[in-house]
Amino acid sequence: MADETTVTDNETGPEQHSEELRFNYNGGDTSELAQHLTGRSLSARLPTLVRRSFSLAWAVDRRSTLALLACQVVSGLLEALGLFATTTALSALIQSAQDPAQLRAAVPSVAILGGAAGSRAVLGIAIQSLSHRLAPRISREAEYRMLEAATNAEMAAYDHPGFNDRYDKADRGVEVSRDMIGQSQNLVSSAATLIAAAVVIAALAPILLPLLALTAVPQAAASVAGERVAYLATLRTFHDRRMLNMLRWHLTHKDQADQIRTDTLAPYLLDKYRASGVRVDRTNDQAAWQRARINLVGSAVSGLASALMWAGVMLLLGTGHISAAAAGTLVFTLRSASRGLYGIVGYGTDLMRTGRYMDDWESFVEEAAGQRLDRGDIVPDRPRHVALHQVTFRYPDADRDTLHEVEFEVRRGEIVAVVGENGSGKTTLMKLLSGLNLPTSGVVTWDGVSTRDLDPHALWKQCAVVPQEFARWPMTARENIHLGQPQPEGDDAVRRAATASGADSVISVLRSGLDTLLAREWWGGQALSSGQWQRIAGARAIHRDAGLLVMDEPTSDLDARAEHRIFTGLRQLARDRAIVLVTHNLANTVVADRIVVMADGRVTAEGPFSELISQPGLFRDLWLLQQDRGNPAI
Ligand SMILES: Nc1ncnc2c1ncn2[C@@H]1O[C@H](COP(=O)(O)OP(=O)(O)OP(=O)(O)O)[C@@H](O)[C@H]1O
Repeated sequence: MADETTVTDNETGPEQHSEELRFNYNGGDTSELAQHLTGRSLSARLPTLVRRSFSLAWAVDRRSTLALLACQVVSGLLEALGLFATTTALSALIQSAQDPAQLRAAVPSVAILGGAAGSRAVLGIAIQSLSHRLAPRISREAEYRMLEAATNAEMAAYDHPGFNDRYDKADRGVEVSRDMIGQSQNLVSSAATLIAAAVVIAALAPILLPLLALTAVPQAAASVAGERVAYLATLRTFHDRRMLNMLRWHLTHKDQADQIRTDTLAPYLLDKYRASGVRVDRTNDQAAWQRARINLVGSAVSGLASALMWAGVMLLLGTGHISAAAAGTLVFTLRSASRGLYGIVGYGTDLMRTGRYMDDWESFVEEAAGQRLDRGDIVPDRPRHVALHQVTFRYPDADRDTLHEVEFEVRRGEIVAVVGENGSGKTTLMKLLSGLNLPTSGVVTWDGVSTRDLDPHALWKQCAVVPQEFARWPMTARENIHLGQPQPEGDDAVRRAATASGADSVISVLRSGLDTLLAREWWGGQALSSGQWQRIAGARAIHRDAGLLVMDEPTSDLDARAEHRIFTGLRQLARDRAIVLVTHNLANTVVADRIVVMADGRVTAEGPFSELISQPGLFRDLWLLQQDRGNPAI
């Protein structure tokens, strides 16, 4: 499989040659992975996996983990005790055929047998409930660590090929993490059963031990080989499964629901869904057949070895090497041993499968897919001067620079407007100013300190951003404005910010004012229009009271009155802030002290409105175009 795979529409029609459904994938070459994925490497990982599962359990609940381990150990010891008691009981029972008085001699052993079985049953219930208690906690802890890692990754991570794939895989690890403790626990319990049985067999007929191993090895080898086949199938279907997830999201999410209907797009997307599903099924079917063949061979060889073992028991009995009582005990013990062995193989295979996903989770958590925030720890004050010096920026994996040697500055008390045609680099400039991205070369400084050396979280506390596409949090109006970080004045500060952005009139008509839940899909929530949401987003940034206010087309959905309110209020806000705003409506730039004109990633002109409008150049061209709507009457 190549690093990049094009998902085509073989099932639905002619092959597409567009890049529309082309995924970036850094998951590795399957054939190369297959070489590393040997039976030995897979089974050698079992102890590590058991350790990992118990250490996760330890992290979430020490007492339950200790109790679980203690129950396991005692249960294993009771198993051995029960098997030994079986020998004594059987021996007494067999002898009682000649001498009924021997029956009495069997009573203590039978009592031990019964006591051991009863206690093991109680321990089994305890083990099960402890596992049920730990499993969801482990899964939540795994999810928490993954979410924490994701929020601690550089923004650039999302532009790195493979980051999203690795996140998806880690997410699958979270899903299965809850199974890990049960599988480890069952594996340990099977191992305890096997050890207990092996001790009894070693005492009665040690020669049977190698035969016992012979029954298990082919089955175990078949399981591991089958698991390898399944893993490779999982890798081969990765892109299609991701496609299925993506389509499922697009087909059901509210944001696209209207366009799916008006564009009559559903049949086309559903065809794509079906085509991906067919490819996944085809690969899985092949893998299932291959596994069935491998398992058949493994079971046949194991069956032969098993027959040999039972023949061995009969031979030992026939030649007088063991007593009838010992032979009876061996029957129980060998059954118990094969239960243990098959348990180890079965649960071991399950655990290996879970472990693979957990590996993906662990690698994501450990290094946030290689994109963990790794900057300085200088805590910035409210900035007085933010600047770009000779900044060039290229998005990860892009084939050209987006910004070229940009010089830019904004001071506290100043409003700087950034204008330019679509794609000229305005939003990219905003991301660099607000420390979301770091420059490829050159330096972005806050009061002379590079954003590389600043503690990013402390920097963002001093920065308020109204992005082009802002979040519509499913929270109350109040929370949507203070974002869980209320000012000491509480609702007064929220209302003040709302008044400055025009959100006050939105809130005043909400059913429960600031307490109204702003998400219709949630029970009781109320829906807002795009412009109403934009007013809330504006209030959010103003409430933040940060030293740098960055607004990327903050009024694109606003009506004239609301837009007027925002722009006439900016001067007041700029008294103790540096403000940078991106706008396509050039009439709005009259409020700015300075206008920076961008074209193709470069700053091509700079100056106040009156200066730029009076000289030839892009700003004047764009201004004249905005005035001209082809109506001769105007
Ligand atoms: N995440 C990304 N990865 C790669 N290239 C990107 C990314 N985001 C933007 N670009 C590219 O950078 C260039 C500048 O984009 P940017 O969003 O900064 O432009 P803009 O001036 O804000 O445009 P608009 O006026 O349409 O909002 C574009 O050519 C775009 O293709």
